[in-house]
Amino acid sequence: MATTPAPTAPRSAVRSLLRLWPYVRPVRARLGTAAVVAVVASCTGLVIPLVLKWIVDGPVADRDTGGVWLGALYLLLLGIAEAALFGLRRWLVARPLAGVEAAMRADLYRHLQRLPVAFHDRWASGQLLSRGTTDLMLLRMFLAFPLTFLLVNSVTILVGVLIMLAQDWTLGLVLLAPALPVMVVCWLFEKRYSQVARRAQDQVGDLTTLVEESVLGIRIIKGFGRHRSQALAFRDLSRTLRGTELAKARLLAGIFAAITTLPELAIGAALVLGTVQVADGDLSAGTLVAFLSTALALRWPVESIGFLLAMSQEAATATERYFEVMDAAPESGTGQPADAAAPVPVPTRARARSQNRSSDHDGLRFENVRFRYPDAEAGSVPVLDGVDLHVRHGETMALVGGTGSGKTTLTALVPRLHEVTAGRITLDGVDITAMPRQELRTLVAVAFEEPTLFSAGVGENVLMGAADTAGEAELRRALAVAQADFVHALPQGTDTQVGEQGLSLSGGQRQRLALARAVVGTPRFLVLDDPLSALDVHTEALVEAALRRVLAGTTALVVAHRPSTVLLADRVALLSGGRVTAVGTHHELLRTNAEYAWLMSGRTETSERETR
Ligand SMILES: Nc1ncnc2c1ncn2[C@@H]1O[C@H](COP(=O)(O)OP(=O)(O)OP(=O)(O)O)[C@@H](O)[C@H]1O
Repeated sequence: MATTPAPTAPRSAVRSLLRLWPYVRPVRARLGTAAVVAVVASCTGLVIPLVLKWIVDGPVADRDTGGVWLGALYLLLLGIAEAALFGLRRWLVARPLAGVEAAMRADLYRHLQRLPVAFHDRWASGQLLSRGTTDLMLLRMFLAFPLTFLLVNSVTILVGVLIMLAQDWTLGLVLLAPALPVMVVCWLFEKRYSQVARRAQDQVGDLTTLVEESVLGIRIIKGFGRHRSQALAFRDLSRTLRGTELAKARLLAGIFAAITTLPELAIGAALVLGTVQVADGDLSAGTLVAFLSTALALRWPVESIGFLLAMSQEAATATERYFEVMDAAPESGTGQPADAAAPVPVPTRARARSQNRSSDHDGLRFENVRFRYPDAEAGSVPVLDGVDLHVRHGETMALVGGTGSGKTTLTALVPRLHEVTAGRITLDGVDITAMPRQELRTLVAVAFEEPTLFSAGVGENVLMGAADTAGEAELRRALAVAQADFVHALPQGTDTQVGEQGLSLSGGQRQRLALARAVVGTPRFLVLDDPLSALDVHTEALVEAALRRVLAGTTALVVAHRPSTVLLADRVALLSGGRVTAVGTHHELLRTNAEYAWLMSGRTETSERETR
């Protein structure tokens, strides 16, 4: 079952964030310019106290009204310049950062498509979804604000402190006194916040998974009256998330209190000391005003450090989570190790036929195939162990076996949805691991027991199984073969949109469309996992008749549960105990193999009962 994978070993926030560089590189000029603009804007704000000092010590002391008005005009212009520069910064970063987010999302999606099925078996879909949505949004916000403002605020604080020290170094030192304790608090905060942020983001993923499952499984939930238990599960998860968010808020409140209180105390102390100095005539009133205005102007840059660090930490966690997926190895072109021989070209249909008419290498062969699921417990028995099977060129082989005997697993190995653990599979004599995956998947078409359709038109869904050049003619033929002519009666015919996962269609309709998709590309090899399971007996008979024509022209492996499906095949293979224990015609096996006879008799009785 898909779960939440364990997070990778923690690394420093800076090291995690540095991994964003390839995405930030193309927009570095804009981001750099925006940062410079923000620094200039922020430092413009620091000039205001100096103008105040000039007004107090100059025009105010001299009772020069014209000078006061001039000073006010300077202040107004400085204020406008500061606001305009901050506006320019925002304009500079908005578009490029939306581009960075889009590029990262596109890369994530592309990578997800290329990751092996084993990866998707392991990962919960909500965890992947939350990485592509919430985490990327956190990253964009980090690049827009904390990245710039941690720099801007540091420069502003430095310049402000220098200005204050230049005004009066004793008062300046009083204001600097809280710097060390504030730094220690920030360090402690970062360490704790990183753990809580990771927990919260993983819990968002779990919650997303639950919501997604509930939406997709709404029929089951309603059908079994499970909405109460689902709601309880949701409430528990969202309570846990709420607890984690509250823990985050407590940490934020702590750092905010420390970052606000300590500098305020220092400003208070400086105010008292400064007033005494002014009273003693050691300091001009204008200098004290400038000093305190500068200190007050630095309040925001200092106070905002708390949430800027929090946002940076969340972004570091989001980066880690993003790269946990991006670092997973995708399916390679051939699946061979890097030093393996170059991909072998796939024999053409005609060549395969002429070369292999009487060859032992023709068709589909499983040679001593062993398979264990990658996430199976170490030491557990492999699902398949020593499977030898030869489906001759043009032959249809039915695969029969008890529940859980590994039939679906075996069929998934042919298009390399999973890789064999040992042994090999060949198509017309060519090892499938030596073929480019893309080519392999054009040679082999599959239809699974659970037919998955996409939110697209009926025609588009079917034509997914064919080359891009396929059109109306191929579509009609495939629909006819799969007895899926019902689509012509749909409101917009083959353009009719099927709902998410095709849930607006009946099970049998979906299965027929999946079958049409499997045959539309006239594949050389067909792998069908019990393709008729959801059809009523009458439709099944019609589909069977059509399938018989398709199967005559291909080499096919068909998982069969019912005798009626078995009868479509030339021969039958019995899968038992992880290997093929018998191969023969249906009637031969019925006579000679007790297990097969038992499997078929049970099903005959069941199907007869069902028919009655
Ligand atoms: N992704 C997976 N990870 C681990 N084990 C798996 C996975 N998928 C299937 N299995 C296990 O592999 C075994 C074979 O499953 P498989 O689905 O191939 O059987 P089957 O013969 O097709 O069964 P059925 O007739 O019920 O469809 C089962 O024991 C199953 O639990």
